[in-house]
Amino acid sequence: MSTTSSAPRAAGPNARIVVDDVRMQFVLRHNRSLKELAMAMVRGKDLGNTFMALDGVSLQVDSGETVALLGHNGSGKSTLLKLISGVMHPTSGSVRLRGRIAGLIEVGAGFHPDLTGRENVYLNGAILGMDEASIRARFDEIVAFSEIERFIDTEVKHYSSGMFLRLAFSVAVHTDPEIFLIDEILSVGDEPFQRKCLDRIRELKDEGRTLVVVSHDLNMVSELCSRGIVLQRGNQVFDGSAADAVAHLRSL
Ligand SMILES: Nc1ncnc2c1ncn2[C@@H]1O[C@H](COP(=O)(O)OP(=O)(O)OP(=O)(O)O)[C@@H](O)[C@H]1O
Repeated sequence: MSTTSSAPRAAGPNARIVVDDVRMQFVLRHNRSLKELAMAMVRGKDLGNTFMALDGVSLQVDSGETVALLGHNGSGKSTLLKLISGVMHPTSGSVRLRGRIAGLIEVGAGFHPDLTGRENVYLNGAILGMDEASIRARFDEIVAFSEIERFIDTEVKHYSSGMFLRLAFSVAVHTDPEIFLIDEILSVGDEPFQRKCLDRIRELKDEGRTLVVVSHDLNMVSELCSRGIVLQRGNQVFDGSAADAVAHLRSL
């Protein structure tokens, strides 16, 4: 399917994610001098101006689909992913989900700097919906994947950004998600770890998990994803095969 309209499909039985006419408005605040603030108050002027980051986006992602969200800087990709993950709520419209969701969006967002790697695995696993017994059962696998065994009992504030990322990614991919959201994660780790992450993501894909990926690595997404959605200034301007979506983006 390829369309430039944002009309929603009727939510079918296989729908995992249904985004319905979502708008996201941000208030842009500026630093003003006291004098400017006083003048604005006297004149009853509102100093915040608003910005529509997503302007009526509707889409449905079915079970097992691998979808790339594409668009130039500032087009609204990360905002859409955050709305899907529930990190943020839309100004209007709705997002409905069916299935366990894990996101690599703000990597390590659930990590606490003063806790050790081990404690953070339990904390983050719980945030991502795992019970303690399942975290314990997968603990060794999570740590082995991250390759930071030696540092697992060190407070994460002493980790390098790469180590932090490794542990966060590792927890997320071991939470057995039905829906997996990935935002630019692959550009952060070193090359061997990137390859390992991609292999793990391919495994999740082959197991029939639903993936939504935001990336500027167009070769990677066209290889990984079957479908591509292009956003432009908060509007959905293309929905079709990943290869066609990449071509569309390049034509913008
Ligand atoms: N919390 C916020 N407050 C104000 N504006 C925001 C906020 N978050 C995002 N925006 C704005 O919304 C727009 C879309 O941002 P978003 O991060 O979704 O874009 P993106 O497509 O992911 O961009 P990039 O490719 O650069 O990562 C941008 O103009 C951004 O400045």
